[in-house]
Amino acid sequence: MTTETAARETIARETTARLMIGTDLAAAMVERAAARAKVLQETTGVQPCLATVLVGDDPASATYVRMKQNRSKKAGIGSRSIVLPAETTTEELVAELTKLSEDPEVHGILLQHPVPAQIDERAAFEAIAPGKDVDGVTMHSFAAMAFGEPGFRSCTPGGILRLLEAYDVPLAGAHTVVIGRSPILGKPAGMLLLASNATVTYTHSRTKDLAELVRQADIVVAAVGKPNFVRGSWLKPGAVVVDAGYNEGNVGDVHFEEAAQVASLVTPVPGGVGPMTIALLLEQTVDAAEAQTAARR
Ligand SMILES: Nc1nc2c(c(=O)[nH]1)N[C@@H](CN(C=O)c1ccc(C(=O)N[C@@H](CCC(=O)O)C(=O)O)cc1)CN2
Repeated sequence: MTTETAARETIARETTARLMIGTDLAAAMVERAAARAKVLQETTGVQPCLATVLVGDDPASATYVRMKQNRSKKAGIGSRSIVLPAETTTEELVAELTKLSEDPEVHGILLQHPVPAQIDERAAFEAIAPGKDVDGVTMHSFAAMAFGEPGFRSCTPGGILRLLEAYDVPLAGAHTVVIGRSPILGKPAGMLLLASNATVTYTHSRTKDLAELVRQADIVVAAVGKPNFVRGSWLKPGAVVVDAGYNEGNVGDVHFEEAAQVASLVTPVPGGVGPMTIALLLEQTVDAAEAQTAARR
């Protein structure tokens, strides 16, 4: 056994991470959003409305959309459900999103990711009116995130930032390694962290020596879509670990048991980042409804 391995094993036995739990924080966010939705309805007669667009029949995506609709309903937010066949073209999807963008009764639009391979997802996202982009997927929202300006946040990355703030994790100067560069997770997560003055290293499928880079991180954000991908041996002792994975069977991207032995703080799956994603979606739907109602008066 090398000295480094022995040292790691000692650390592993002696260190137990605290959990960064999203459930309660998310419940409080939803409660506040529900109270604001009620006030809007009582004072103006307008009920916030979220349109969800699901293309194809992926069971996991259908489950996430259902969760979003159910939680909207509980928060007093109306929902409009659009389900399109798997063979939908980019043009057909863009036409549907344009129609929703022009519908005054719809305040927020969510296009569930991923869409089938024949669709140009970027073109579809860009068909969402910036003022209704409550899922933070358009280039307009990306610019706001990159510059740290007010605007809609991509829901999982925005939820991650809220979680880090709630647990008093210092971001300025922290070396953050983001694993993954998807348009809904890794890419915007890095942008938000950079806007909070973290030092950000993006890593992805072509990155060399990934474990070595992760070992240098004060904060690790795993958003790669591979169950148990990040191992405890990759982590610097005391690192903060955010698991944004949502793999089949509620398994994260981080090997939780190993990470919990090395990290100082770690998000569980389930109960970590996931609930924050939906809470921020509802909060931003109410933001959008309030802004659109005020603009029409
Ligand atoms: N347009 C978007 N598409 C997708 C997004 C997104 O933010 N915008 N995120 C992911 C998955 N996702 C929402 O769509 C999502 C995944 C998991 C959860 C969640 O709360 N999970 C729970 C466990 C599940 C359960 O309670 O049964 C948890 O982690 O505690 C929320 C949202 C894909 N696409």
